[in-house]
Amino acid sequence: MSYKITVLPGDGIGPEITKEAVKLLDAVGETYGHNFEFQYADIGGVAVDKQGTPLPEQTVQHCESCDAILLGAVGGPKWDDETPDRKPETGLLGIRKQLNLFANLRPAIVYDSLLDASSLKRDVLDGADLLIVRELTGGLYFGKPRERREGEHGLEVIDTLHYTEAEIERIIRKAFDLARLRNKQLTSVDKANVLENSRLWREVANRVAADYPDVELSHMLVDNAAMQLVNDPKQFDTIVTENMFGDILSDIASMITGSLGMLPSASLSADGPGLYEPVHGSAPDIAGQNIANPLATLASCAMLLRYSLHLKEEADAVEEAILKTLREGYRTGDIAAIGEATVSTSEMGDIVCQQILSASIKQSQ
Ligand SMILES: NC(=O)C1=CN([C@@H]2O[C@H](COP(=O)(O)OP(=O)(O)OC[C@H]3O[C@@H](n4cnc5c(N)ncnc54)[C@H](O)[C@@H]3O)[C@@H](O)[C@H]2O)C=CC1
Ligand SMILES: CC(C)CC(=O)C(=O)O
Ligand SMILES: [Mg+2]
Repeated sequence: MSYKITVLPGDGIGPEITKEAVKLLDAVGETYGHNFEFQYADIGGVAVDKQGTPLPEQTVQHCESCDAILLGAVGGPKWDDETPDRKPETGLLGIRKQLNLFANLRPAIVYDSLLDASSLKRDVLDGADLLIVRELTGGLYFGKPRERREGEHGLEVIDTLHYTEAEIERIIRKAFDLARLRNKQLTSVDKANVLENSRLWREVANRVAADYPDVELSHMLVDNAAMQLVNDPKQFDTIVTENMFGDILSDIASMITGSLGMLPSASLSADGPGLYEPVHGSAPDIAGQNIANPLATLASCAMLLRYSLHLKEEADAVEEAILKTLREGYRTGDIAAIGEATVSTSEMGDIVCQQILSASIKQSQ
């Protein structure tokens, strides 16, 4: 089969990690007889520099006319002083909104061979495997009004936390569907002791729960959830939460895996192409050094194969290749124990590709 993938490398380490992801998809194509056609487009700071906007129209067109989108990361200090409409992050928020990518799936899995990469205790981590389902196109990041204005006592600023009942219901339903495929435990995270938004969120979750009698629903306040994620991550199966809480909680959850460089994501709409990207940002502090961990992006490719292309065997093979690479002891700096040898971004990419290619040679023998 032939598939069209739009690649948005973006800024910072974005180009380095997407390069490894393209290499991996090519290896998958070679092994399983698929043709991946890659079309590259600009987003974020690089698009601001070249085209004067973080989300050029042509980029949107490429994204709308493909089977799946692979994104690196956007942003960096170079664009700190840009106006809001020229901020790199505005491009990312824009493509999420334009493609209606309301469901952001962020799995955090503790690999047995990385138990010592986290500063948390082994018995707390061993076996932890959770999925954060984050609402991605509503809430504080999109609400209007958003403004800075002169008030009676000097400058004042407004960001708006806005959700409709329909937006809440569709993400809650998506999370119940996903929990049903896992261990059938859904924790809805909110701040219902303070926010009216969260009170509606909780009401909707309780109402929708009646349609999923096989899934156990519980509620947790977000401040407690942040603490519980590092204190006892194994209590969680599937978590559903609103946009900003999900953003923050997923970075916290990355610490159980050992590094932010390990967390992949899928952003899905009801029908169109999905967007796949690591949870981390553009890591300007390590950009251009070939030391970033590409595994979050490679694991995002597995999600791309699974959710957008429906290539289950290929997705499983990528996940297996990552697992095997880690079990064989290969580490980028962020997941290496003190004194342990490390590999570069491109070496890690090569090794994972080689696992895919050699597995297929074994199969055909
Ligand atoms: N999806 C996206 O494009 C996102 C973009 N950003 C943007 O990225 C820029 C930098 O933001 P930060 O707050 O520094 O967050 P960040 O996620 O880029 O980096 C946080 C820390 O994690 C490390 N790190 C991140 N990814 C890594 C990897 N693959 N391998 C090894 N280490 C890794 C970085 O070196 C840094 O020390 C900002 O402009 C921010 O707005 C932030 C988050 C998401
Ligand atoms: C850079 C932001 C737009 C978003 C973010 O931090 C994220 O999606 O994880
Ligand atoms: Mg984030």
